Amino acid sequence: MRLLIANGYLIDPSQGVKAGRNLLIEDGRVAGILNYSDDVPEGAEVFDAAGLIVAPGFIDLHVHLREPGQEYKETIATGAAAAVAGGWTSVCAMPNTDPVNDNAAVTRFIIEQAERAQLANVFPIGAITKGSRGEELAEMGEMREAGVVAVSDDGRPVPSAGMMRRAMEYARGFDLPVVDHCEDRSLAADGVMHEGVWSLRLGLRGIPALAEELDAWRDCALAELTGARVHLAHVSTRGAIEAVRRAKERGLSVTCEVTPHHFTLTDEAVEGYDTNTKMNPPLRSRDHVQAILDALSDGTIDAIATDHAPHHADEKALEFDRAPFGITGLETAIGLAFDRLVHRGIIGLDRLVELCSTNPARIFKLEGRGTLRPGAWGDVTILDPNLRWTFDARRSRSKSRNTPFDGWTFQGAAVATIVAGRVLYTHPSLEDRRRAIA
Ligand SMILES: NC(=O)N[C@@H](CC(=O)O)C(=O)O
Repeated sequence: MRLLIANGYLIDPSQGVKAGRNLLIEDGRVAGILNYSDDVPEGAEVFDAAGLIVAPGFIDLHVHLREPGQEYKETIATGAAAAVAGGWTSVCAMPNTDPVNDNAAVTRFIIEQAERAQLANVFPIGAITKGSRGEELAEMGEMREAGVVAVSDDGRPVPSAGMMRRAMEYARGFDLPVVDHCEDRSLAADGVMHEGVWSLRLGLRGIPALAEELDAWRDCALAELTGARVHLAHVSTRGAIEAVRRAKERGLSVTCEVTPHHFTLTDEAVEGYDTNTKMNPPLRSRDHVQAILDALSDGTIDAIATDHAPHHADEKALEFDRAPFGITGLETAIGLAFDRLVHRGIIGLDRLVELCSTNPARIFKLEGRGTLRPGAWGDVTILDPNLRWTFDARRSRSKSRNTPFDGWTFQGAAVATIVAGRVLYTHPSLEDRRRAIA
């Protein structure tokens, strides 16, 4: 099986490639980077990428696929379909399923379901503590053997510093990164949105920025104490970013991700009490969003991750106070990244690829991903920076529709998604770009 992605502009920060080149994939792996003038290899199918950017496959470090246990919200297959439709060749699945992925049997089940779906690669993340209850460490070694790439109690913080210290020491022994959902629950209490002027005006209980920042500082200090690899999930505040910036200056193994909704929206979006603006961490005030944009541009933020969190329409149709936290994000992330970051001059195209592919692969040590080096997996995301398109949530591949971005128009999109040399998604604008060569 041979696929030649021809006439595109290759951007691969892992090897400093930024040039018009052809990419050859053979039997699922990158076979080489060729010049436009080189002969088309015999028997290759040609994908014409003229005018498009060809990048190593995008990797989302943070999704909730809900299977096992909440298949009415999403399954591994529907989540992986939404992933490829959004330009993601790989997704990393958080363990807050039912049962929680805190043992090898659940890990293996997730991997088997993903293999059956034959869509995006799914890398499971195991729980830090049993049942993510924060009381007793989970069997990280067994889960690692079964295929987890990181550990996290995401959805919940690890409440005590002592437990987090032991978790980091334990995870370090297995070379697993610890991904923390930073939220001091004694401060967040039963808040439902960011604490500030808007929570006051809307009469909703607030979650102070400090709830995230305290845990972020704690985790950075513990990273120094334990030498563990620490990754902060969905950072949303100026203080959390400052903690990461300081940790990096000190040479610690600390990384962080940001979600598209946190770099796009402010807490003002909650004004209409739309429960699709309710997520954890909450949408923050303008000053925090500015800190995120600065950190995206100066390199403090390592990755863009969606925190795709599907919920059923009936659950989101409750009062703001009672609706669950979370929004879907796989199919709108790249549109938002182009529109809000690239076209506004906050990041360049190579930085976009770094944030969505090179760095995620490095942070979770995903072998043969995030690069187009010969021998790497033939996972490719093709981008059209200028395509204008409108997101219609009714046509989403996800089982859920809980997004604040329904009906939004974007400039820029992921227009084709290729996993191990198989073209799994092409935008309708590209349908005539593929031809077989005898
Ligand atoms: N991010 C969210 O708003 N929701 C997540 C869990 C969580 O992190 O609260 C979910 O699983 O629904």
